[in-house]
Amino acid sequence: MEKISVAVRFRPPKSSVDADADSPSFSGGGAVGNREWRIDDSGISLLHRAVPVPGTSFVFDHVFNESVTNARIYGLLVRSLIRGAVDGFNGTAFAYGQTSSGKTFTMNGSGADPGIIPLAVRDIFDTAAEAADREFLIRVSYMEIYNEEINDLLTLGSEKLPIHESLEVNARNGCSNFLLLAVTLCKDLCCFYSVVYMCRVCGKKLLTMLNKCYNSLSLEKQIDISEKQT
Ligand SMILES: Nc1ncnc2c1ncn2[C@@H]1O[C@H](COP(=O)(O)OP(=O)(O)OP(=O)(O)O)[C@@H](O)[C@H]1O
Repeated sequence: MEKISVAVRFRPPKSSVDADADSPSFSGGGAVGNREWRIDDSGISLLHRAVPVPGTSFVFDHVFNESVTNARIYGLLVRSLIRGAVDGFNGTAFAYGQTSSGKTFTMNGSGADPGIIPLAVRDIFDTAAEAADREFLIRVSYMEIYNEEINDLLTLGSEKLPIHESLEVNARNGCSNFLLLAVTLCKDLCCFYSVVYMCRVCGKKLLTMLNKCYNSLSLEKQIDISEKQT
């Protein structure tokens, strides 16, 4: 796999919002008006009355149409990152796009089609369990980038996390002083993730919710706030 891979996922139109005469549809989804996107495995191009519009053809590593499952995206793009991470290589998978474009749908998924995050969590634990000759410390943090500021969603305060950038060799770029949770069991991380999701939906701070959940879920011994990174 290339070091960086860029994929585009087409979302089915929401009839009331997107399917107006000005929104081009895509091939296979039925043309709306005179324009449509033609898509194949690695490219998209805009057609007007079936003729390509100059300057509107774009090539990507992968292009997925609306019928793709999260599991297929995971298998093609993310599984190798997880295997690499277990072997000691850094890896990142992120969804980027305008509001309502399907980032949450892709990352979280649903019960019927779990998204990238639950699939990755399971894979991390399964892969680590297979490596019987090594010990793993699995830790999670949770933060958001909002208006170009980084918020640690595990903390109760509203302190912004500082960002460090340096061109020096071996410099530690990124942010620091965020909380990490050490997790030993896959089911605990799944519980943690459910709580994260609940917090996002309810707009509650995660640590407050986790504290409430520790007793009922008996998580106190398995998940603890282990370290404040400096
Ligand atoms: N591939 C898809 N198939 C079916 N429905 C989808 C798909 N992608 C997104 N949706 C639906 O479109 C709506 C918006 O998607 P989603 O919430 O994932 O967008 P988002 O990019 O996370 O938006 P925001 O940036 O506002 O949080 C949701 O109702 C979601 O279920």
